[in-house]
Amino acid sequence: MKLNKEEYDKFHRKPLQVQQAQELLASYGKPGLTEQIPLQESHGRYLAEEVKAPHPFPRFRRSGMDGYAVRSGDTLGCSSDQMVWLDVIDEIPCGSVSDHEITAGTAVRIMTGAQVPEGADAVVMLEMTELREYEGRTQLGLKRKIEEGKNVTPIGFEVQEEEILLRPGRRIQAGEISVLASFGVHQVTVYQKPRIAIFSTGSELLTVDEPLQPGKIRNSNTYMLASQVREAGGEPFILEAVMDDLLLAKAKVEKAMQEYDAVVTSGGVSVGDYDIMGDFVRSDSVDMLYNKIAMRPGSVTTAAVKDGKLLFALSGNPGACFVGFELFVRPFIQRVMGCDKPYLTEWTAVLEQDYTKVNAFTRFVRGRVEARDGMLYAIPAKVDESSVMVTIKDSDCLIVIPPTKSVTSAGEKVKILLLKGNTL
Ligand SMILES: Nc1nc2c(c(=O)[nH]1)N[C@H]1C(S)=C(S)[C@@H](COP(=O)(O)OP(=O)(O)OC[C@H]3O[C@@H](n4cnc5c(N)ncnc54)[C@H](O)[C@@H]3O)O[C@H]1N2
Ligand code: MOO
Ligand SMILES: [Mg+2]
Repeated sequence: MKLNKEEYDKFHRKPLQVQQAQELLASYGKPGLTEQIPLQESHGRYLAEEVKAPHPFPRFRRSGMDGYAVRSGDTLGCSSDQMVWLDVIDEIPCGSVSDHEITAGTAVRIMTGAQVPEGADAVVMLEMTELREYEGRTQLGLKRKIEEGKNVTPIGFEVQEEEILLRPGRRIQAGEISVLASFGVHQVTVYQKPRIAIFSTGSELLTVDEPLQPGKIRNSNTYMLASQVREAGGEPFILEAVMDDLLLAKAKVEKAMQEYDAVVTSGGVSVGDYDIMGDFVRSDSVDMLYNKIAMRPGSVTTAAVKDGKLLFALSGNPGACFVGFELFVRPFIQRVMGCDKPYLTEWTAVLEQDYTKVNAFTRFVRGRVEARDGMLYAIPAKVDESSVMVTIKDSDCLIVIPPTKSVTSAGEKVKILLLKGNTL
């Protein structure tokens, strides 16, 4: 049977390597618009501004102990036989400053975190002191010499004035929040979250709250994708699933591509009679970037562009849909959010058991990573077919099995891509 042009295009797809496809997509995902948000809402966002220290930190000489601020010179030569007695002339709780300058023979009671007064150059711990009342004055007794600088944190010990603390593209987590709070940055300039439209295609799909019907399944990809969008940092918008009807899908996808920063669909990208997303990307509505990737699952993963906006048409098979998102959509979202390392973190691990499937394409096998005796082990999921949904939840990495004609043996080193909590 001779194929007409349309059939030929549908069946003869030119596969791109994963990296080629990622490079192709990279030119579309650039850090987007910025916005100012309150510090307490900035966790997980990416900084769009450089943050410099407006003052040194600490800003004043800080006591590291509850005790007495003294002049170390006054303690020279003191011992248990020959105690030194200093007049206690003031008390400084944390948050207060003393008007008194410490002169020879005097000391000030001070608390942890308080500003060490002028003249003092050391703080002696409370436990190392004695007190007495002497001729109407309170006196501090010391038995041991105190070194200059003891228990005093100098100005700028952590940070010098004008030092660059955080650069654009830095992910804001607890440590960064602490820095921003310390320097009074209560409004943070970050990149806006990309708004990602999600819809599934398939006349077999029911919503999660619908009872099952013959031949139908519940739409799980939409919700899984929304969760992946959120985990990647984007804002998901779940649109109603589309029946396998090209005109309907065309209208919905075109509208969504105008309204959102990117559109992610699942299903209908293979060669079946009702695989309408495959037909859509080959139409004049969009420019197809690719419709085959040399990978499994997800070989039919497709992408197209219109007016600079991306359409990610992922496979309907849940395993392939999940992997397609992690390899292609996630980096896009991360890049738009200002992240300069948008791809999944790659580690090397030892394959725990034989992986027997062979393939001409690279496999991204879901699995678990375990650390034992200083080694990382990659454990493939028991079932990892593209159509299998249930083992996605048990996986924290994708094990990369390059094209091979033979078994990949236990003990071999393999690359793994980290999934959950992938924030390194
Ligand atoms: N003759 C060929 N058949 C197939 C090929 C091929 O090359 N030649 N490729 C296979 C591969 S590989 C995959 S992957 C699938 C891709 O299928 P589609 O992307 O076209 O997706 P659908 O046909 O719409 O659905 C596939 C499967 O996934 C289920 N599905 C779809 N949407 C959802 C959803 N939102 N939630 C849960 N499950 C969903 C759907 O019911 C099907 O079971 O094609 C192979 N076939
Ligand atoms: O290439 Mo399909 O996406 O494996 O299962
Ligand atoms: Mg199909």
